[in-house]
Amino acid sequence: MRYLVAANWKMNKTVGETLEYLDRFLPSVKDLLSVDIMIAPPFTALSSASIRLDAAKKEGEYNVKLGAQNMYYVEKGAFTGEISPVMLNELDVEYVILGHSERRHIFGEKDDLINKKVITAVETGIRPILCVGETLEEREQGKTLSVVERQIRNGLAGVEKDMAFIDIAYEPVWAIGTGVNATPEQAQEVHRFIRSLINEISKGNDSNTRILYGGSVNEKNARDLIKEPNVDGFLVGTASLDPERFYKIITEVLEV
Ligand SMILES: O=C[C@H](O)COP(=O)(O)O
Repeated sequence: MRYLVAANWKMNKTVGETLEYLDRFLPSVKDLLSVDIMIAPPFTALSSASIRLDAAKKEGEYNVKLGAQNMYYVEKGAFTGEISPVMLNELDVEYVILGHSERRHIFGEKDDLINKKVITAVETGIRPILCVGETLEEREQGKTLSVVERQIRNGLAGVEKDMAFIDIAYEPVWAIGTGVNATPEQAQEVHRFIRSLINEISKGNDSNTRILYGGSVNEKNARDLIKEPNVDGFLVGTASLDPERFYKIITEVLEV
């Protein structure tokens, strides 16, 4: 299984800033093919980023893929403000982040909507990264594993046989954007649980499923986290906004 290091830029960077970032970042990862890299800019920058990546790939080897931060689950229609999988496919978007805690907690997305999006992503060949994770209150009440189990079982209903085409990101809500990451031990405990859960629901058909950790990952804590046996990569927010910091995190993963 190849590790995946993914950047979720959230609502950051204009088109100009995206192109400036890629100009600095891409040379550093040329010919770096042993780890999968994904960048998810805002929707408005996807087209420009796609063109820039395409041009780079004509001049050298890059294992950098584009991701979307969300999508709707139907092809087209009267859904003001939404983006469809067909629109993402046209831009060579290969990953989509679904069920991010900001979608769940700020915009009220529930498991059943997230599940519809996961199903559509799989059907249209866009690899979903299903995000799960508990709030601080849920952790303090000892509900971490039950919350994660519910989010995974509901989120993956109907796509159990396609598990190999799906990645999971464990992102404890209390660790996102706070500067307080889960300890390697805390991450490993939940990742081991997720691994056994997806083994069970996929009946063993999950050999390509990465379990990413997300939540205040940076160039200083990445090495200790990636050493854990069930941590298969990262979903990075804040630290991915700087190309040098994101590259440093990638190099920490390479060294394991
Ligand atoms: O998707 C990324 C996560 O929400 C982590 O964000 P963060 O690295 O800023 O904590």
